[in-house]
Amino acid sequence: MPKIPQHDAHHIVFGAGLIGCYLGASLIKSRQLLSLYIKPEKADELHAHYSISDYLGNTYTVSNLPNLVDKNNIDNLHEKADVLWLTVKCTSLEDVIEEVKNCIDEQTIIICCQNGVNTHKGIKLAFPQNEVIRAMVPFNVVQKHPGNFHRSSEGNLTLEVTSTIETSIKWLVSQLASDNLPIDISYQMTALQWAKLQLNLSNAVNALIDVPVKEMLQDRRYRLVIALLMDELLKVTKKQKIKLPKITNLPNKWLPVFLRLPNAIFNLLAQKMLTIDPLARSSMFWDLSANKTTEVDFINGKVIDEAAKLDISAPGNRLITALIKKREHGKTDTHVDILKRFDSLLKSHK
Ligand SMILES: NC(=O)C1=CN([C@@H]2O[C@H](COP(=O)(O)OP(=O)(O)OC[C@H]3O[C@@H](n4cnc5c(N)ncnc54)[C@H](OP(=O)(O)O)[C@@H]3O)[C@@H](O)[C@H]2O)C=CC1
Ligand SMILES: CC(C)(CO)C(=O)C(=O)O
Repeated sequence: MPKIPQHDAHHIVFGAGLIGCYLGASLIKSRQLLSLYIKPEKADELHAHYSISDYLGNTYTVSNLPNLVDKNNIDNLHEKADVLWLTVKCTSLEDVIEEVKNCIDEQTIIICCQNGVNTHKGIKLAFPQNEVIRAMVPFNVVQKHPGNFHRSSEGNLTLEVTSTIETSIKWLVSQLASDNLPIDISYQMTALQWAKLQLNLSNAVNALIDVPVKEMLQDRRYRLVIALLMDELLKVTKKQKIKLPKITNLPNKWLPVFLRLPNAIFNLLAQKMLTIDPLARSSMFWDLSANKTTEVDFINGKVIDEAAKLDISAPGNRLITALIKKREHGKTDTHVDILKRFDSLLKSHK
């Protein structure tokens, strides 16, 4: 049974993007021994500046950089990880398996931090000797300026607990939880991932319309589309008899109702219920704007796949996925075109 050493546990955060860098600095702040596995080109940015901040006003600047490791200097890694936090996108999971092998031994606990449902399965298969668990990241991270990683919305990082490593995970939480990184545990991770997936269905809308999340939510034209995407997911989870844990101030099944409220009422209530700062953008937005392949197949695509198995129609998630794929292939719809597509989707569902 893997056991995290109670002194000087060595953490490796694999993937120095938004979540990896935020998590990495939080671990350093909690006095953990850290190596950050990066792409070689990332080192200069972190050498110049590395800090985190959040919507509550907490800030922390990393004064001593962690051990930076990449595929060309793997010899810098003197010790394997006790805990490896995998913070690459779902789209990179398969590709990183060989490099992850250099960072772990059989005792390493691997924590998969991806969005989506059961997206950790490939890693579990690749590392059958290891304890592979999931983390649900509820909050949004944006980069305010090079080297600064900003948590722009609320929520507790949630770690999966399994019977074999319950004690280790609880100990880990006691060591790591801080103002910057509030942490919970969950015994029902698949249901929790479905609940998070419901929120992530809006990522693609956010990426397509190219405005901050807060601005998107203040506009009913977008909320109606997001509500429709959520309805499709809720039909799937209802038929699968999955009880969704509540991860916002409202039970999941009420979220589409809430989103459909007129702007004046929604904005008034949202002010009280939703802490999100104006900078937040969905993680899919950054990929689309950098011409990268997005996680849409793991998010809206998951609803399409599961709906098809259950004979449920999912035209909303199909349309959004198709629009994202079109953009991935370099074909840009104008904002007006996108709004027209949204309108006709909504009209066909009146
Ligand atoms: N950002 C957010 O606010 C949230 C994100 N999430 C989820 O967390 C996960 C991570 O997202 P996020 O942090 O935004 O993603 P990013 O793209 O910002 O970070 C992933 C990082 O991993 C790097 N990477 C990929 N392959 C390798 C490799 N072989 N070696 C070293 N580094 C590598 C990428 O480099 P490169 O870009 O050069 O390929 C990138 O810097 C996703 O599943 C996302 O859905 C969940 C909640 C919120
Ligand atoms: C925090 C949230 C829901 C988005 O805004 C997210 O998970 C993401 O950006 O991927």
